[in-house]
Amino acid sequence: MDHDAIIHADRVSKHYGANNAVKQVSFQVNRGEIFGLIGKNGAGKSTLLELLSGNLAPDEGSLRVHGFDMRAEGHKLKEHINIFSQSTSLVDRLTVREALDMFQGFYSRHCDIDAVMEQFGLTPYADKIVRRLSGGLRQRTTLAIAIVNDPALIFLDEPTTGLDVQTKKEYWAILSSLRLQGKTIVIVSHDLTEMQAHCDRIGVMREGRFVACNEPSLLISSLPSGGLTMEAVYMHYAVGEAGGVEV
Ligand SMILES: Nc1ncnc2c1ncn2[C@@H]1O[C@H](COP(=O)(O)OP(=O)(O)OP(=O)(O)O)[C@@H](O)[C@H]1O
Repeated sequence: MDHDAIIHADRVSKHYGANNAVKQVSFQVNRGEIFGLIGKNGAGKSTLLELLSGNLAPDEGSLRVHGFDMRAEGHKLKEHINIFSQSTSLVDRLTVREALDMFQGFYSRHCDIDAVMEQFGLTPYADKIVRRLSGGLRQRTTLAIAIVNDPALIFLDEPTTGLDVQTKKEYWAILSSLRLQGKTIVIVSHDLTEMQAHCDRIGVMREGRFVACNEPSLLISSLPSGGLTMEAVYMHYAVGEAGGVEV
């Protein structure tokens, strides 16, 4: 077991009735990594995020996150993580400061809200209603919400969907700065170009299984057909063109 890893998954499975959404998945995520998950709709990415964040317990296998055994003590993880989800749109009617205050109230671990707003360039908008901000500022607000409890791990499920190119760039710049602060980020996205550019490693899922996991450049160079892009990686591993290869 690698002691620098914050996530250790060993043959983790989860099923919904007869549907095996996650099958025998094994991988590790190191502290301070940006770790990406890609795969087709229904491949099991969101279910895996739910397992990693303690919202679901594994049916089989061993899963340790930030030192906690997720089958027995998943509830203890809550204070140490944060999750981006669409529910953050509930803050639309609040001001930026009220939104951050509200989310901070859900945790006992706190960080300085003024410092967070400064870090995200939100100080001039502290008293503005979130709904009236530009898409980029709203997204920055949701990322600021994701660190109000000073989490060790941040889970992001398709956070940049619908953002324009410049706003996406700003978003990833903030993620990189969080990574430099030692935060671990696990992100699900269908934007392969972004994932290639910004993730330290990417896990590829197909039908609930991990079929590849490596640095983006190594995933690309691993292709037997000599593909040059993440799209080729996706077609080979996630879609299973030419049969794909299981890890
Ligand atoms: N709450 C649930 N109850 C029953 N089946 C579910 C539930 N959530 C997901 N599933 C099923 O589990 C499988 C994996 O779904 P999941 O949402 O994890 O995939 P995904 O890779 O995140 O897909 P997407 O890219 O569409 O979000 C799918 O077959 C899905 O229909």
